[in-house]
Amino acid sequence: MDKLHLELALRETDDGMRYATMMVVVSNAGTSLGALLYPLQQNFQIITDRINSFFFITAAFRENDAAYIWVMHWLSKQPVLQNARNVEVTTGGFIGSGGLASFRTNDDPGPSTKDKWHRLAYVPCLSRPITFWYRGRWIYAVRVNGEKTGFWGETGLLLSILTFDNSDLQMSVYASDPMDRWRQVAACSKRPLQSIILDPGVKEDLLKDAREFLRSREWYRRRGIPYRRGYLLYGPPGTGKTSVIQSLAGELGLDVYIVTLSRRGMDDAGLAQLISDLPPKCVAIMEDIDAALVHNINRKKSTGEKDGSDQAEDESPVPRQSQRGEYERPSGVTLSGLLNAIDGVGAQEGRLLFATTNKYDALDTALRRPGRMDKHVRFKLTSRYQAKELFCRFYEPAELPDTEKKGETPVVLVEQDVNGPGEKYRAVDPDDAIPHVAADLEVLASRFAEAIPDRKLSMASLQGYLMGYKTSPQDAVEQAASWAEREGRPDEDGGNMREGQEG
Ligand SMILES: Nc1ncnc2c1ncn2[C@@H]1O[C@H](COP(=O)(O)OP(=O)(O)OP(=O)(O)O)[C@@H](O)[C@H]1O
Repeated sequence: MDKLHLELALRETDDGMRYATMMVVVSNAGTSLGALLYPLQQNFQIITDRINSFFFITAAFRENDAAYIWVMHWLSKQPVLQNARNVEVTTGGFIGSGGLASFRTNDDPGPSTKDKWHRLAYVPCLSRPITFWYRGRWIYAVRVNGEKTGFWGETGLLLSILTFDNSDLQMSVYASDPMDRWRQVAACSKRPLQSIILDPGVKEDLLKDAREFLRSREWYRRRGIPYRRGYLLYGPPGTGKTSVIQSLAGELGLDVYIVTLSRRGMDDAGLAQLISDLPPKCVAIMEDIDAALVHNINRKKSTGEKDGSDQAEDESPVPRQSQRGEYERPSGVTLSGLLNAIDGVGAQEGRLLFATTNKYDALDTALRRPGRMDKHVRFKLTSRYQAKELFCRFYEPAELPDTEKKGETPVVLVEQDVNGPGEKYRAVDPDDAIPHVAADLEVLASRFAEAIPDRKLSMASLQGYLMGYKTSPQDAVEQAASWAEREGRPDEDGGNMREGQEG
């Protein structure tokens, strides 16, 4: 006789994530019961994702990002890692590489006589989760490989916090899994739009346009126009294209769906499936939409169809219109497949699609045309106005940390001696510290902006530079001109990456 058991199970997947799952166990079940359960199996991942996102806030950090290094540093300080049975020991590989020289976490009291000289750091082993309590919250951390972070091809860290209070949850980020289904990879609090510094009016205009679109469903319906809106953000790397999209999504209260065209295994059918599975209202992002077109040319080269004499043609990634869809990209997505996914019959209504590119002119005109990409926004290298605003925002007076309120001298890790016995610290002159520069901030910011050449450097590089002077804005101003001069110099191969990427 058929038996049906219901069990509540804690499932641990190979990416180390745990899901509380209602399992249906059937023994000797007949075909009809199997058919009954089929939709359940199909929705299993969706259900477990929902349960997971209800109980946990999860943040994903990719290994090449500075934030990964900060979080690993913070993790290595947690007592659980000092006492864990399975840890990876590092002599500071991540400490040295990410500019931790001037980094200090809120909980990091600086050197004590006891731990001043330790130089080994413990970090979680790959795929071996660690769990611990931190300030009354249960934390679950696991280092995972490649696709499990949603950042294809990169190792990363997933950090989940158990919480029943979802008020901090501003938006969820989804990426596709190898089966071309959407999976939630992170839930983040929204990035304030004020933190994105663009020329006046640019982000306000984008926000206004998106808001207007979301209010206009009926308007579109009456005119028979497909209710979709596409935005093409183009310009050099590090100018804020991705950041502004994430910030807009938070502002509009929409979840983010990342479409990675170059993901291994992605093809036209998979892309169409993903696009048609988008929820009715969301922000879909296709980053570096030009990259797939460039791969067409690489493919030809790799098959030996092209030789050195065709160099010029190879370097132009613009496919002729007559060749549309003729070549398959390594990802398996063709241009015609992409065009269909964006506005074919299966394309989801109500979604906002944001595509980014560093090579505007390389895009097929069919991809750029209104109806697919309705609004084109150019992002430029940093203006003096942006440099000044960034400086002000970076050194904005903050709430005094508790230690400083009590009059204790703040201590900052200033350098790490890789050959010596450990880390070196110095006490920060309170007059240098961030909260004390409010009065001079405007003056310093103006001097900083003057030292930065107009439209030559990206905001990302300026931000990276200021990170080196987190607590010393004076020094940041003093050194800015020589740094900008070095930074703007052509690279050894004669090109200038910062200027040469656009169009
Ligand atoms: N306009 C900006 N205002 C504030 N921060 C910025 C701005 N532009 C870039 N940044 C900072 O630089 C980093 C990279 O920015 P982002 O990824 O948004 O650039 P991007 O234009 O999308 O680059 P890419 O084309 O390489 O994807 C982020 O940490 C972001 O905070």
